[in-house]
Amino acid sequence: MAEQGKQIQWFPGHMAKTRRLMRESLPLIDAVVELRDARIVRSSRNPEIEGLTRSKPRLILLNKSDVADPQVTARWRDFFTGKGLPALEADCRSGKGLRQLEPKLRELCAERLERNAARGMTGRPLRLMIVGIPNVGKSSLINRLAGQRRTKVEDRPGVTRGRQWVKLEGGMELLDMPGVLWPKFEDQKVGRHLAYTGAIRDEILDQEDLACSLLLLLAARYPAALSSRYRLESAELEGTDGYALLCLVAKRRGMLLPGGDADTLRAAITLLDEFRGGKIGRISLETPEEIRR
Ligand SMILES: Nc1nc2c(ncn2[C@@H]2O[C@H](COP(=O)(O)OP(=O)(O)OP(=O)(O)O)[C@@H](O)[C@H]2O)c(=O)[nH]1
Repeated sequence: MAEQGKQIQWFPGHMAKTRRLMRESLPLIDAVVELRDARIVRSSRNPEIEGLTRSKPRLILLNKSDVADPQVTARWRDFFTGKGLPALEADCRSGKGLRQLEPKLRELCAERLERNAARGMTGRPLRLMIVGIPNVGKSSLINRLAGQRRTKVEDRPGVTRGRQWVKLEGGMELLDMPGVLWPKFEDQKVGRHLAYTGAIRDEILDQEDLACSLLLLLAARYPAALSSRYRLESAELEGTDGYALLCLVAKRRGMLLPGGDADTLRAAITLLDEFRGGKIGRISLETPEEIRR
């Protein structure tokens, strides 16, 4: 039933403008930091970023790693490293993992920094652009790195009016521009994965459909975590459809309608909320091995 749910569509209003801004800004920066959601590394990707930023070194920041499966995140890190792309796990809300960012970026830009030093440009800050799909944690990262001292540095001459630099920790500067690029819905699965994590506004989708398909996914991938959170027997997870699971969740939580039927809408909202908050466990919905297949 969830498989036949509503089509997920997106009407990106400012994509062309963002693309143009990014192209124009690239000559001004040393490196690109691309954020991905560690739980859905594939679906939180905008495939255009690679092409748009090809001329600059790029680092992948696997954000929200506090709510992702640590083993899977480590495999993603190795996957990117194997492709010559440095990757770091981080939790931009608490700041965990971010201490390694500056040294990693300096390593990545070593050649460029040496060239600058040879031209007498020593001590110049490392200039960055941060990009990622909506809700992936860009503002959280910037706020973490800029801390209380978040200040606009200056409007550099020759730079399009309105474009600003923000001073970050450790001699880094960030080009403050809307680096939001929408994800690409290669298929309905990508859309659903974005929806489970809250990257798509809830009004667009049927919450019960979404919860049913998430329950099936969790029953297949993280049965122990699911059973323990909603007091489900392991036998109850087998061969059950998503709606039956949702009814069980509602009943175990005492979410009943006046006539005694399961309040599946309430259960759906609760399930999605608890998944997004990491309350069911540290869960990743995509693995690098699936991409290789
Ligand atoms: N659990 C967890 N939540 C995070 C993390 N980073 C950000 N968030 C949460 O994710 C949500 C979106 O974070 P933002 O920093 O606003 O994301 P953004 O990419 O700037 O979003 P847009 O403004 O839509 O482009 C917020 O509720 C954050 O608190 C993280 O590392 N872990």
